[in-house]
Amino acid sequence: MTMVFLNKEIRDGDNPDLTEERKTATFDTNKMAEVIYGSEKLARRRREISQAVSLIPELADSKPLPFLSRNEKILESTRKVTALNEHLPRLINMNDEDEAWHIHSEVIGFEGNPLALHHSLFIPPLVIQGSDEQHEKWLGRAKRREIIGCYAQTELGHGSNIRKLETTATYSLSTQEFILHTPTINALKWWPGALGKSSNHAVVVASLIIKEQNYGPHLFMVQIRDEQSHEPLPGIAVGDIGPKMAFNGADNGFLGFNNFRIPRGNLLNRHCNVEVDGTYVRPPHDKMNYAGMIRVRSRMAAEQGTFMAQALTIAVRYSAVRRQGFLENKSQEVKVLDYQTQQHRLFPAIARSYAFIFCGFETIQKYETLQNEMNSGNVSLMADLHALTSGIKSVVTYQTGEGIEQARMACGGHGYSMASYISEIYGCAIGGCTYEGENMVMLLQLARYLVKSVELAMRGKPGDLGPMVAYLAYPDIKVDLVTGPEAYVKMFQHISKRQSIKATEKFHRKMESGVSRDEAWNQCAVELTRASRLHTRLYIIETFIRRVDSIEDLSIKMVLTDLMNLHLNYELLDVASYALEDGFMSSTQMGFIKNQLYSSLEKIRPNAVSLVDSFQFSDLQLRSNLLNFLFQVLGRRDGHVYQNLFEWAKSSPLNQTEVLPSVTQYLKPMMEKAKL
Ligand SMILES: CCCCC/C=C\C/C=C\C/C=C\C/C=C\C/C=C\C=C\C(=O)SCCNC(=O)CCNC(=O)[C@H](O)C(C)(C)COP(=O)(O)OP(=O)(O)OC[C@H]1O[C@@H](n2cnc3c(N)ncnc32)[C@H](O)[C@@H]1OP(=O)(O)O
Ligand SMILES: Cc1cc2nc3c(=O)[nH]c(=O)nc-3n(C[C@H](O)[C@H](O)[C@H](O)COP(=O)(O)OP(=O)(O)OC[C@H]3O[C@@H](n4cnc5c(N)ncnc54)[C@H](O)[C@@H]3O)c2cc1C
Repeated sequence: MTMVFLNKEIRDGDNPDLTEERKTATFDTNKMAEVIYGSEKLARRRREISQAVSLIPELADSKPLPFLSRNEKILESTRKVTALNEHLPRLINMNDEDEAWHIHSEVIGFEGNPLALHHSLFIPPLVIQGSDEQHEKWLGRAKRREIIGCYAQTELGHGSNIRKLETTATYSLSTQEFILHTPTINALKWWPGALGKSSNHAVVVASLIIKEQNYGPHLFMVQIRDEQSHEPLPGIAVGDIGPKMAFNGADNGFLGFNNFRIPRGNLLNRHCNVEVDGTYVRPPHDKMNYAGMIRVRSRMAAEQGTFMAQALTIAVRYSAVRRQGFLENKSQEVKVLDYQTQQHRLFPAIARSYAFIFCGFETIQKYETLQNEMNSGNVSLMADLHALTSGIKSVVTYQTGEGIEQARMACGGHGYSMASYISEIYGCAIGGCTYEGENMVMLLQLARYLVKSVELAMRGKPGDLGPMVAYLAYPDIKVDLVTGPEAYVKMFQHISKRQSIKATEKFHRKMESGVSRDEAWNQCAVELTRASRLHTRLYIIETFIRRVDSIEDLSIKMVLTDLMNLHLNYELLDVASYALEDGFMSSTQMGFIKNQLYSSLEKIRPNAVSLVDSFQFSDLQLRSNLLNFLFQVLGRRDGHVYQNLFEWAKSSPLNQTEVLPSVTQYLKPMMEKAKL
């Protein structure tokens, strides 16, 4: 058998157009994978895991998922995840979260499964907010999956404004219990993944009430279903919220409490507590209970980067085998990848995928530092990371949505078919603009931080600015873009600084004119969100440059430099109006950026397929694998799309019979009637 991922490995029977692309690559995709995933070992482990999974038939989809009903999807995703759990100890290092994430996304795909939130949103808050005693009680059981959990925060009436959550947890002095209650229909928990039908436990976020005083949102461990019968416990109403835009292999749910009692020890109390006599022990930081959300947001850049990379792998491979129209040679139609418009559609998004993944690994490390500091009582890093991850989460999810949609359009009609798998990736990824904090709301969180930083700079205290915002106090010195990436950074810094200052000054002027602070904020909100986006895009650019600078292998460094230059020019062009406005950028510079961008597209072209091959997604992960399994087919590594598209169509349930009831019951009588 041939190893699936070896660069330039040419397999008999692969589509010759793709083979030709792989031959032109100037670098080794295995080496690039080491850069993407952080080390030789991590990249190799991913290949080994993919290889091992491909040899276990029960881990493959038993049918093409788009042809399944919702119940069948949930059954199928649950079958796969439980089968996977049996194999896991043999396939991955059980303590390695990245390996777990990789294998789950490979086997389960984007449809979700009833355990996805158990690992990503139930166990982490228990780890972060639970005491050692609470870990002793629940963590082992959760890790062994004796119990299944979810994270129940959002309500029907409130998601963004956590302080107004209406579910109450009232401390009863007489029984030393918390009484959970859902006072109105709006207070029903609504959305939590895996809550609807699968979980028997939940980390519930409720407003803590002691002696009629509201202490705000706190986290409670709550058993919601009987461990034997799986029936909801008395006092609990729980169910599924219905089909969604995507992620339909998971059961997002609702949950209501009718004076449901839990012991005092179920308040997750590593950082805060309620004593027996009702004394409240404050956490070291007001927003300590939000720490779990910072964690998830810190992982979103890398996660979304890989989502976009999957759509691009499908679109770029397909664009290399799809031939349509002519350029100079009229005897053979060209690969659509040769069109400049196609390259402009796809290559900047490839660059963003790399940028997001590089940036994502940095933010994950930053979160780990924060977590270690928090464990030793230091919460000083929280505000910075909250601001940073709020911006990153918003920018990457939005741009990932854009990139995936471009990938879909780049596949023409076949991109619109669910055989492309792109709509499923899109549906899941675009949810990221909403979950873990609605994007506008999170951009405004970062804006608070930027406004404060500008105010510090204005008050002549630039020394108090953290490294992330130090540029807000830099003087404006014109730059010559020809000198390279540093000049691009300086140009971007100017743009971002100017927008932050403009938005802050507008905000101040509004208040000085007598408008209240909140109203003034709202009247400046669009400008403020613009400042946040620019600041975040600058940060992403800087992480890209840092990563490329750190690479030693020359062939890899060269192609990544091309990709980085494409990114720099694309990003700067996109925001150029801000710098043209005040004359910081000249129209000559603007022309230079455009020319650089077009020349970057040409440079990337011979490496395009290998740049996406380097992500090393298996055909299973792209739902594009073996003919006899009839999966989605467009991104196959071997490039044989047409015969597989035909197989896919033949497997449609509609084609299992020649004449459908819709014809016999309605169309036929209609036509007969028309003849009379
Ligand atoms: C391993 C197995 C894996 C399996 C994988 C299998 C397959 C994978 C394939 C696909 C899966 C892909 C995706 C998954 C799909 C679905 C997603 C699933 C889950 C989603 C979960 C959720 O959405 S959970 C709910 C999330 N909810 C939110 O994020 C709510 C957003 N709102 C808030 O966070 C807050 O309300 C707020 C921050 C907006 C405002 O809070 P508030 O208390 O009102 O604060 P103020 O605005 O008044 O600000 C006061 C000051 O506090 C500072 N601050 C706020 N937050 C923080 C913080 N976290 N840390 C530090 N400081 C904070 C704020 O800055 C203010 O400071 P200043 O006063 O100084 O300005
Ligand atoms: C796929 C998916 C999975 C989810 N999983 C979970 C889960 O596991 N657990 C869980 O608890 N929750 C979950 N959620 C819920 C999710 O976290 C919330 O939907 C999200 O935080 C947004 O809150 P909202 O629905 O209240 O939106 P809203 O806040 O009502 O947003 C509506 C509009 O109002 C605007 N808006 C709101 N507030 C402001 C403001 N202050 N300033 C300006 N504009 C504002 C928004 O920008 C948006 O345009 C999930 C959601 C989805 C889509």
